[in-house]
Amino acid sequence: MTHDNDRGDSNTAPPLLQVQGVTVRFGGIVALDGVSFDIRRGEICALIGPNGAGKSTLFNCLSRLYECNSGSIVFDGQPINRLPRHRMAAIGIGRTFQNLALFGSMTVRDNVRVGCHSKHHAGMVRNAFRLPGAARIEAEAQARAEALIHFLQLDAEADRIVSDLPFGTQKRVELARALASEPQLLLLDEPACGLNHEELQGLGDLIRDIRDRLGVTVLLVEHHMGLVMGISDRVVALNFGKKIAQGTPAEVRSHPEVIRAYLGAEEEEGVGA
Ligand SMILES: Nc1ncnc2c1ncn2[C@@H]1O[C@H](COP(=O)(O)OP(=O)(O)OP(=O)(O)O)[C@@H](O)[C@H]1O
Repeated sequence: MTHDNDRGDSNTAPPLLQVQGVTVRFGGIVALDGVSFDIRRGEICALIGPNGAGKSTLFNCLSRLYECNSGSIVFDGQPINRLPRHRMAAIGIGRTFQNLALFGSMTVRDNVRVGCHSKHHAGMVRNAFRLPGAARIEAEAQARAEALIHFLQLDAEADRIVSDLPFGTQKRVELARALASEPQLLLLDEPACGLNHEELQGLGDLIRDIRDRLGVTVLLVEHHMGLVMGISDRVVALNFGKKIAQGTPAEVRSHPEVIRAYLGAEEEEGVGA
């Protein structure tokens, strides 16, 4: 399961993700207005901004749920603007959803196994027709699922039905499922949302482990500023669809436009919470 950690050459390697001048309109609303930024391999990058800033819209463009009106998104050297949505796992982009996207009536293990097959679509076809190689692919998928169940500390829950589990545990199942397709880039949509204090403590370490031990680059949308400032290498701030700042957590936290955006929006968390 261990991936090569490529953080060492992050200064010379081309960015893993290049978002270039992305604009998205919904009727008269400009949800994203010429947004550009890069994500380097091996970094944890956070996308922040007050409600309505455009964070989810950008995430949805990255996972091809929304179309960009203009601009381009290049992943690992390949433009993805025209790729079909179902190809995202295969090219190496995985994601979680704010409201979870699990098969609630299935076990933890089966949910993770489904994730293992989302990358190797051909494996499913091979299995269905019992073509050569099916047994090997299935064995690899099972081994990967077990390793991820262990990594996410879900061993005790592996045979339980997902909908019977607490929300925080379901969030770990969703992470395991997203990692099962062996993404290079993992998009985390508000991973802290709905977690209790104890679960929140572990989440930062877990995201760092995903980057450090699995070599997965992470982009997260998150309102919890304690988490964002604690784990991110870089932060990109949006407001009203425009990028207003990017830099280290310390740079972004003290950026006048960021302070203004959050004070203006009267965010409860504030920028330094
Ligand atoms: N499918 C849609 N149809 C119409 N308008 C949309 C749609 N999706 C987003 N918008 C609008 O685009 C703007 C940006 O919304 P978006 O959800 O991307 O913001 P956000 O930063 O994710 O906010 P939040 O933190 O509240 O989730 C908002 O004005 C929103 O109402």
